Amino acid sequence: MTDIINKLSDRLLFAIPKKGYLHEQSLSLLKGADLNFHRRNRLDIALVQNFPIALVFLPATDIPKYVGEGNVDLGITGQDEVAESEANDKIDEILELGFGKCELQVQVPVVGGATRVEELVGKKIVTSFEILVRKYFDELDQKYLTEEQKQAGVKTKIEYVSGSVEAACALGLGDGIVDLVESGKTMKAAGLHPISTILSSQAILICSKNPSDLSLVSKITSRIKGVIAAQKYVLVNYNVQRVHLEEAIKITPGRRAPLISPLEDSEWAEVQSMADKCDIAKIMDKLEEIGAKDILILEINNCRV
Ligand SMILES: Nc1ncnc2c1ncn2[C@@H]1O[C@H](COP(=O)(O)OP(=O)(O)OP(=O)(O)O)[C@@H](O)[C@H]1O
Ligand SMILES: O=P(O)(O)OC[C@H]1O[C@H](OP(=O)(O)OP(=O)(O)O)[C@H](O)[C@@H]1O
Repeated sequence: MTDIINKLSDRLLFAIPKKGYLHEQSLSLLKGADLNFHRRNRLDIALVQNFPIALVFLPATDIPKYVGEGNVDLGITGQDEVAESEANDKIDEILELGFGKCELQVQVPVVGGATRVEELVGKKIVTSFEILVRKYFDELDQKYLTEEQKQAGVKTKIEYVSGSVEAACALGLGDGIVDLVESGKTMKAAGLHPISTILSSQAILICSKNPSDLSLVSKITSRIKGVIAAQKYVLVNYNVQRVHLEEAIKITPGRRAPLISPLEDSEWAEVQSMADKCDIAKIMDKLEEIGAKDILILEINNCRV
C-alpha cells in the first residue's frame, strides 16, 4: 500500500465508483479508452500503466465531494449525486456518459396513497437523498402549508435511510418515499407508483476546478468521447443502383456525407455511412425498399467524431 501511495504525487487522480450501478460501465469506458491498470485485491488505488494517472475507487456518493474539494482531479459519478452533494458550483461537468440513466421520483402506495404531491406536505417522507428532498419539500411547504401551520413549526418530515427505501411505506416508516427509478420494477414490486419527478440523472465525467494536468484531462476526455460515440454509431455499408443513389443518400446522410465508391458494374455504387445505432432497423427497411443489396452493419470499436 505505502509503495503505491508514494507513487501518487505527479499523477492525475481519477475517481471511479467502486461498486453499484456505475461500477461495471465505468470500467468498460476505461478499457475502451485504453487506460491499462492492475488493481490489487481489495486495494482502492490502482496506477495506470500507460499514463501518469492513478485510479481511486470510491463510493459514487462521495466522488462529487472529493472532486469538488480538489482532492481528486477527475471522477465518474451520477448527476443525482452531484446535486445531492451540492457540488454543482464546485466542479465542472465535462461529459454526459449515457449510462446510469434514472429518475428521482416521489412515490406513494398505489392503494390508499396520496394522489398529488401537495397531499404529502406536513407528512413523513423516507429517502436516501436527504438534501434534495428537503429542498423540494421546503418549497412545497412554503406554498401549501397554512400560515398557522408554519407558525406552529409544521414541516414535512424527511427521514434518511441508506438503502431499501421502497420498503419504508409498507413498514409504516413514511407516507411516501423518494427513490431512484429506472425500469420501475422495484417500485412496482413494492406496491408503489410515482406522483412526481424531482430530477433525471445519468452518469457524468466531472473535473475539479483546478486539475493538476489540464492537457491530460483533455486527452482522457476526448478518448472517453470516442468510446461513447463508438457505442452510439454503427457503420452502414451497402450496394445500390446509381438511379437510387439520391434516395439512398437521404436515408444514410452520414455525419458529414456518405462515402460513395464506384463498382465494376457501372450501374451500381457502394455506399458507406455512419448511422445512429438506434435508427438502424428503420434504415435497413428503407434501404431494402429502394432495392439496396448486401447491406452490412458494422460495429465501431472506437472513433473520434
Ligand atoms: N436502478 C438504477 N438504474 C440506473 N442507474 C442507477 C440505478 N440506481 C442507481 N443508479 C445510479 O448509480 C448511482 C449509484 O447508485 P447505487 O445504488 O449503485 O449506489 P451504491 O454505490 O451501490 O450504494 P451507495 O448508495 O451506498 O453509494 C446513483 O446515484 C445513480 O446515479
Ligand atoms: O427501477 P428499477 O430498475 O427497479 O431500479 C430502481 C432501484 O435501483 C436502486 O436500488 P439498488 O438496487 O441500488 O438498491 P438499494 O435499494 O439498496 O439502493 C434504486 O434505489 C431503486 O431501488
